[in-house]
Amino acid sequence: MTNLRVVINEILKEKKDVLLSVLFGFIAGMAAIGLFSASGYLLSKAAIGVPLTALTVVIAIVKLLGVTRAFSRYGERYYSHRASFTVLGHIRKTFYRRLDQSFSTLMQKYQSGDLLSRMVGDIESLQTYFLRVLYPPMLLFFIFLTTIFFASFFSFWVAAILFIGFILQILVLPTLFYWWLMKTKSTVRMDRTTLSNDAGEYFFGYKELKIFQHEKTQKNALIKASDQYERSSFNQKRKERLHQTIYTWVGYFIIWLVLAAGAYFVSDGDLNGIYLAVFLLLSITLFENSEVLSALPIHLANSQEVSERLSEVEPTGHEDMKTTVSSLGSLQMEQLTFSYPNALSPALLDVSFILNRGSKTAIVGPSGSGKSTIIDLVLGIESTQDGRILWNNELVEKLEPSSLWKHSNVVLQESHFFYGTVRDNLFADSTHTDADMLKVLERVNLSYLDLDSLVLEKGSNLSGGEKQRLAVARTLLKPEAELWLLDEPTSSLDTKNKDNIYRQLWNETEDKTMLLITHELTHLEDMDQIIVLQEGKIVESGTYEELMKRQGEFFQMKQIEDSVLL
Ligand SMILES: Nc1ncnc2c1ncn2[C@@H]1O[C@H](COP(=O)(O)OP(=O)(O)OP(=O)(O)O)[C@@H](O)[C@H]1O
Repeated sequence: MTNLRVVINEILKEKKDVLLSVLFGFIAGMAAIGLFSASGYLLSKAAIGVPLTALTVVIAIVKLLGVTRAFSRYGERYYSHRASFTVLGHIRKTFYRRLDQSFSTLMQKYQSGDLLSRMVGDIESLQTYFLRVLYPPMLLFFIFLTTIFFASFFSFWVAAILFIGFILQILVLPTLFYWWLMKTKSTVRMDRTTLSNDAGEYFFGYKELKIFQHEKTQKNALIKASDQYERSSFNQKRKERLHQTIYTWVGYFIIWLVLAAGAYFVSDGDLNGIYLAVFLLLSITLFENSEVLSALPIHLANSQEVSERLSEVEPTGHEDMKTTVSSLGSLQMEQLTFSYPNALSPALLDVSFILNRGSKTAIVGPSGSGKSTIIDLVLGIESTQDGRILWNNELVEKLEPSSLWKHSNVVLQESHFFYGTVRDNLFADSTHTDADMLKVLERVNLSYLDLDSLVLEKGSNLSGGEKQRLAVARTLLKPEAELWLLDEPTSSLDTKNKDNIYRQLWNETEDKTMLLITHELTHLEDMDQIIVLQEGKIVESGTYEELMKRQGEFFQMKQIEDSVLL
């Protein structure tokens, strides 16, 4: 339950709407019970031939209760839904803020399809927590007790039967069903997640699956996931229906008991016969009202499961202290050791280096040596574990990430492209004109693209090299960035395009700090320092000349590369 504390705290912030909805709900509920009780009284009186004139006051009361019920029901709906949606808005904000901070950790833990369905489905389902879990029992508690109190003036035993019904329907049955639900925990949500992941894998990887003749295997996995989802949904529905049936039958049984006890007391002369119809209609209205509680355990179990999952998106704990940077200055990396979750060995081990303001650094090394991990840490996307990263002597964790990114220009190893136009994918801002955009396209040799040309999802209608050049074009639109982080920006380009891109980048970053990650050893002669990384450790560093003179790792890598290129 503690995981629902965040939701409850948000609900408490809307105290006024919550209280007003309970008040209006209570008035509406009591008006309905009064309306039907008064109708029962009227029917009984009319049946024994009381003249209509003697019933004028009761008729007026029935009309008044009808109107009161309609208005208060409106008030209840208005305030309860307002509270619910406001709370949902707060929860969304809290969750998305946390998600923003722990996104990369979560992406490692879950597949993207899972994360997406979590984000949308989990938050949306919390909107029912107030409306279906907290509010109905609170309201029915007051309605039941008031009705029982009222009934006790006419018959102690009828009031006692209603009290037993109250205990059964508000406490015993929901608790028992909740316990049963938790014991046989539903796997519907997990099965739906598996199905959505399998479907995503099948559709996105369709080409490879066909070529490598693995389509059938993936298709079978998809069918299996679909069957499993269907089975668990069916079982869940069956459980829910069984509980709802038991719940309704218990309600009818209590109504029947009230009728039987009433009839017995009337025949015994302990109760005026006029009140039999009153009790009957009163209990029917009361137990029909409580029907809403039959689904409470399902909503409670669901909210609890969802809040547990959402609580995995924990805040980092630094958000209140974050400072905004107005300038990046120099970067210091001190004895950094970093491991990905569940990794057998660290991605980085005791890595230290300095990026002076305006300097050019290249990090080279074989695949998997930890080069890209450095970018994620420098940008605050991954959190440091052992060691420190300091921007102008300020710990990276204490800096507002968006202000770091504002001053940076990044070409990731695999840039993402969205469904839209070339213009959309350039991420231009309001200060950029079409001419500016066309100019950067020309600089990266993409002048044959129109700004309104369509880019498909993930840039699937662009070649690997075109995607890289478009990613570089994005950075050229932001020449003021102080830090340029370039992760293999030319790995898919031919020599001519490669030379051009390096020239453009060098021109643009003359007085800027540049960190180039590459496993190609060309264009490195003018670098201020070259860091050689192997298995997460710095094995060598220095200028191009120094490293070549030393004839160590870098020299050997260069020899191999040259011999391959010859
Ligand atoms: N999200 C992740 N989860 C777990 N391990 C990861 C993750 N990303 C990278 N790794 C591991 O961390 C190590 C360093 O990865 P990194 O991407 O930094 O290497 P790299 O030098 O950039 O490689 P490449 O040149 O192939 O891009 C590798 O062993 C890799 O398998």
